[in-house]
Amino acid sequence: MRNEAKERLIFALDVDCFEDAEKWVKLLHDKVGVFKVGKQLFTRCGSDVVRMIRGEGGEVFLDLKYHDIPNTVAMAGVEACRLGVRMFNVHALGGPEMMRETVAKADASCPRGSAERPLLLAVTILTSSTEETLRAVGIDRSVREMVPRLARLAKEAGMDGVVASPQEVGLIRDACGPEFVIVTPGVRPAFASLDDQKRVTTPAEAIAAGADYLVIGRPISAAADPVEAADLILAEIEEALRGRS
Ligand SMILES: O=C(O)c1cc(=O)[nH]c(=O)n1[C@@H]1O[C@H](COP(=O)(O)O)[C@@H](O)[C@H]1O
Repeated sequence: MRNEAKERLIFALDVDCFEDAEKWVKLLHDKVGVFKVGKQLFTRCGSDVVRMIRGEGGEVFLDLKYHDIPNTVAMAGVEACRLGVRMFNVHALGGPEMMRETVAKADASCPRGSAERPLLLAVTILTSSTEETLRAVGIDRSVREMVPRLARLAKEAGMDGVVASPQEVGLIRDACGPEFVIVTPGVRPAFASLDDQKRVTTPAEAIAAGADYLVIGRPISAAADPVEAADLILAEIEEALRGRS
């Protein structure tokens, strides 16, 4: 069960240099299955950091949240496939054509079922957003309406899964079924602060709701003892997995 818990824990490597990234990967490689490389670290270090993580035996979630015209996103997706990442994401708000094209180009360059094929994920509504955020950009529908709607679009376009708040896992499962992958950031153990996250649950609640992977950054990186924090989170995931089986 400990191994399964580890496979489901994604650590957000939100740091600004290669040396810090390497330090975290070495510190957490036996606690964490996947390391998430986002905009800050990738902008600073590029693909070297992906190669470093893979060299240390870790898997990579390339979190660049592509959102552009269909061809541009699809070609970026092909490069993500070539990098050998375990998963990468686009914004579902980029629309069905953008997602379909990304899936088609990935199918051509890295066939489904091959060992190198990454999971193609669509971000629904960011976990830092509220109804007020949606209204500010002209979306009058609720978060609880928008998330399953975007998840359904992603599934119809052939994407493997979504990134969403753990609060919406049930809605997504109802809309997209048990096989659709759900990755949830916005996870806060009882000992951690909310930071800029708005729609959160604890790790146990996220797993109990049916999340496949949990993305966790600051609750580990800002803890006085990050290894202890990771252990507490793993124990919580493990116990919730037992309750699920
Ligand atoms: O795609 C993501 O990973 C993502 C989507 C989302 O809706 N919310 C969200 O927080 N994230 C990422 O998940 C990580 C969460 O980090 P912490 O808030 O420090 O646990 C950050 O690196 C975010 O970029």
